Amino acid sequence: MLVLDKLSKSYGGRDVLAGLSHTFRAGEFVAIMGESGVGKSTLLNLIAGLDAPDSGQVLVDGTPMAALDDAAATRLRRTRMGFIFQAFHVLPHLSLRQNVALPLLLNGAIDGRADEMLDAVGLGGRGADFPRQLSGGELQRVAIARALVHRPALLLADEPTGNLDPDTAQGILELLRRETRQSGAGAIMVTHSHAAAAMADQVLLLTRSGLKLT
Ligand SMILES: Nc1ncnc2c1ncn2[C@@H]1O[C@H](COP(=O)(O)OP(=O)(O)OP(=O)(O)O)[C@@H](O)[C@H]1O
Repeated sequence: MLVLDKLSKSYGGRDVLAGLSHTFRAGEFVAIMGESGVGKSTLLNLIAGLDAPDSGQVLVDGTPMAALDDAAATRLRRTRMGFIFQAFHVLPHLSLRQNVALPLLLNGAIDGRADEMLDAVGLGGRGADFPRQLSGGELQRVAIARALVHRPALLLADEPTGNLDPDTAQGILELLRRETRQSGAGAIMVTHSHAAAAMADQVLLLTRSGLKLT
């Protein structure tokens, strides 16, 4: 379970989030929508612990993220979370297979599922290629394979289908659903796409006054 408790964040004196509270139940697939600039990516970054709130706290299974030291926070992210960022953060000097296998290797697991996940995102047989040989949509799919490969308990996805054509996007959304259902994982997906939001258990709208059910 993930609890957001009165989260506030401002940049340069301008409030982006002001006292936002919400509880996400374990295993729930939630879509967050809202107008550009309202703070959706900021919220995901706070949940991921990649940025700190000015006030308020994020609790993961009852533990305040702020109470963890850097090593413990990194361990929590590495073992329990999967990330799909808007900028894909695919490492240029690693092959696609090595990129996808990274969460497994960092967790001391064998990298057996990397090829299976490349296959699942439509990049089977391209494991030895390097990121520079890929299109934007293909890079996004590598990032998706990497986010799922270690079966995280919580998937955080920022516009995971933003660079994909509608058919490929649909296939990827089905993969996200299938993988999270199989492992009982929760997901928080920021999206402008109504097709993407339609497959979530719950769609929330982020506005200046907080998160609301649609
Ligand atoms: N590091 C930063 N420094 C200064 N301002 C920032 C920073 N990060 C975000 N902002 C500002 O905070 C506001 C919210 O940004 P955020 O990226 O969270 O919006 P968003 O809802 O995800 O938008 P979009 O749908 O366009 O991706 C924006 O006005 C943005 O300019």
